[in-house]
Amino acid sequence: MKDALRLLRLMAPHAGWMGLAVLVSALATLAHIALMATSGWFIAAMALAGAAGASVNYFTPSAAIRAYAVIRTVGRYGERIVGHEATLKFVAALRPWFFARLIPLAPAALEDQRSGDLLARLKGDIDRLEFAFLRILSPGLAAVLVLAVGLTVLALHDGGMAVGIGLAALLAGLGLPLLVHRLGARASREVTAGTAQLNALLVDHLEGRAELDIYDPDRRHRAALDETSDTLIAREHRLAGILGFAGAGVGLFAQSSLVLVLLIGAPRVLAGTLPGADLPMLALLALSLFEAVAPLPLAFQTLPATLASARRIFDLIDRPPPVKEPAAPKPVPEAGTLAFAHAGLTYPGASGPALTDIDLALAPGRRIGVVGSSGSGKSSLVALALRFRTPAPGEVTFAGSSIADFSSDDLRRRMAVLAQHDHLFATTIRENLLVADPDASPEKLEAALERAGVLAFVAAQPEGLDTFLGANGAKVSGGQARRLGLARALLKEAPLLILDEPTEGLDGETERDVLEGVLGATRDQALLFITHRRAGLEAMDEIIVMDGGRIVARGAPADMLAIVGRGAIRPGPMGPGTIGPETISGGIPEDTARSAGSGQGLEQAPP
Ligand SMILES: Nc1ncnc2c1ncn2[C@@H]1O[C@H](COP(=O)(O)OP(=O)(O)OP(=O)(O)O)[C@@H](O)[C@H]1O
Repeated sequence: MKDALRLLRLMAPHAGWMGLAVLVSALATLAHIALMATSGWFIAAMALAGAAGASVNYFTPSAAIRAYAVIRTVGRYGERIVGHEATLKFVAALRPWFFARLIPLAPAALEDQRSGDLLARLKGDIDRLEFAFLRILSPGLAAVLVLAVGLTVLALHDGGMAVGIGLAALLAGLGLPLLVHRLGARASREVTAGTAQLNALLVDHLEGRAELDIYDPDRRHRAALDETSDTLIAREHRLAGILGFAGAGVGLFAQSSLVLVLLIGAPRVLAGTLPGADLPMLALLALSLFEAVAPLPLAFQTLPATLASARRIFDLIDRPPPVKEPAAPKPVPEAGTLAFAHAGLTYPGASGPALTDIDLALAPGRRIGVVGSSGSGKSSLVALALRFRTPAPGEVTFAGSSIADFSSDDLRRRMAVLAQHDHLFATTIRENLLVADPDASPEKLEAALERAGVLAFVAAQPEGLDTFLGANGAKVSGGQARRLGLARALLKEAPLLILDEPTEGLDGETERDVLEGVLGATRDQALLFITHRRAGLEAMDEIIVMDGGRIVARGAPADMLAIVGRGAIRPGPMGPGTIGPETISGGIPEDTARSAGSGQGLEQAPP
């Protein structure tokens, strides 16, 4: 009920158009009923007059019949035009309304969504809401109007007839739909859930094709997909069966009403209390009244699925945004120090904090290298810097102001980022680069590619910058994709550059070339350089070692790398083999951590 009211409130701004659509629809149906009734009366009156040899004015009724026919035709056309106009106006507001609420949730509050399920909400659920007016509200309200007028006309001729037909209409227009609702509500809701599940499975199936080919030769995933599809078809089959039964029920009530009118009216005609020509008129009026209630079983059947869709949409957008945008955002200074002050972060549902007591100052032009074992909190630092998450406790500031005082979009204008899972769009290399700088000239694009060490590869492609990358960069190697992402980050020329493992997947020689290009080109930018590897660290102003979400050591590269060289950084989960001249995968011993915590730096670390 709460969801239905909320849905109605969403429709409220379009009440004018919707009201007009209902009126036009009711008018078209009433014109149809009047046409049938008048035709019945006219034919009978002519026959009776002919039999009696009396003369009758046939001009007025035949003109009325023509008028009703024209009104019915124009009305049906108008009903569609106005009904769709009302729906389109609702849709035009509904989609932006949904997106405006979805965007602040991305990415942090949507992480638990399967991409196919999100797609189902964006498409299927919103589509169902769009038709809530045309399929449910409009037929319901129009039926009430038509029945009110039709039953009044019947009552003027015969009260008992009106009561009998009213009861039949109530059973057909409310009883049957309620029965349909009761029998099919579960299946209807399951269709909504099943469609979403099928979408999610299908997207997973397509995205994970290669893995399934390798690990699932027995096609278990495919079998689950087929089973979900079969269940969905079975539910839809059941709903179609129930609807067919309801349609037949409405027909039965309509025909019974005709018989009822004849049973009540015929004795009155014989008794001379009802004109003979009125009987077929009333019979056809009663029969055609049921045209107004015929769409109601479908409306009631669609209702649970529509409300389930509304619930899914509301559930999603009612999630608290992971960050709150300020009501009056401050302008973001062109440059400044990005500072973490005692910043902590605990992910929702996590057993402990991912970051604790982080103090860090990235001044303009300064370069900080961040190393640490897997899961030590390096990428979580980036999430805080980008304001995808809010620190608690502590704060992150830029140029002296809390970043919570800035609009997130404005803040991110000052940052270029190569994320750990950088996304390449399913389009050309050029379009992927232009995301960072839509006005970049081809020369500028080439310069960025050159610095990222991938220009030779792009130039060797027959279509150069217009080479299509496929979904998630499927048509290039992992290392090439990484460097294309890096080129995009370099293109932005923001004062703050964050690189999360930029050389992941590159061989040693390529890594050195790429880092040389990148570090040479970013001399004026503040750089936060997250890495598992030694390469490039010697060019940093400071190196920070993280472990268990804390900064456990920090110092100049010479000191830090010497400690790494002495083996003071202990092995990570991959074992001793991961320590070497190229990789850093571990934290540091507790006593080293203590010395870092005491602010005395690495000099205190044991040999
Ligand atoms: N979205 C999330 N929700 C819940 N927990 C998360 C989320 N992202 C990261 N974590 C957890 O927070 C901790 C720090 O993760 P983070 O990704 O920051 O580590 P990392 O140092 O970047 O690791 P890696 O080197 O493997 O990329 C880990 O324990 C991780 O499981």
